[in-house]
Amino acid sequence: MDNHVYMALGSNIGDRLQYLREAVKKLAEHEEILVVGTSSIYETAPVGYVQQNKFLNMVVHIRTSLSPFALLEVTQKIEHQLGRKRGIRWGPRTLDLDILLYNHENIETERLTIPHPRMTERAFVLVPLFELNADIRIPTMKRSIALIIDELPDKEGVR
Ligand SMILES: Nc1nc2nc(S)n(CCO)c2c(=O)[nH]1
Repeated sequence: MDNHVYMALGSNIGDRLQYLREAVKKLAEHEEILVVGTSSIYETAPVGYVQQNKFLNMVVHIRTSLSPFALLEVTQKIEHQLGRKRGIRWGPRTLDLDILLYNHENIETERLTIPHPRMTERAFVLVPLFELNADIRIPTMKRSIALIIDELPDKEGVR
């Protein structure tokens, strides 16, 4: 259980709060995952494909003995169980479960890129992450999270 992982959760369809709660519960129920921290839940303006409902977003800090790819399998299974239909790529979804950081590793493959490639452009990810760990360093970034957030266009949309 000595791998530290930060994950972003988001939902903008149906009972968004229930989807987030169930996703965290399923992570906590996995015998190789320990949920050690959860951020507040933020209502956020949609970024990317803007013709859709507002999201609820949060970040979860877990410790796990799973490898990055084994963890990816678990997250995809939870997304599927909670009804994720892979419709339009940037479209609405019952639940999104993204791996943001896995220790301080850089992983670049077809199936999995860590740190999450778009996390540094997303206040809906960085604001909850900052709440959980203000000092965390993003391997690909030199500046602190606080400085990165300050320059983000969507920072006003995260409450
Ligand atoms: N505010 C907000 N906008 C988003 N656009 C996409 S795509 N997503 C899904 C995350 O990849 C989100 C999201 O979770 N929150």
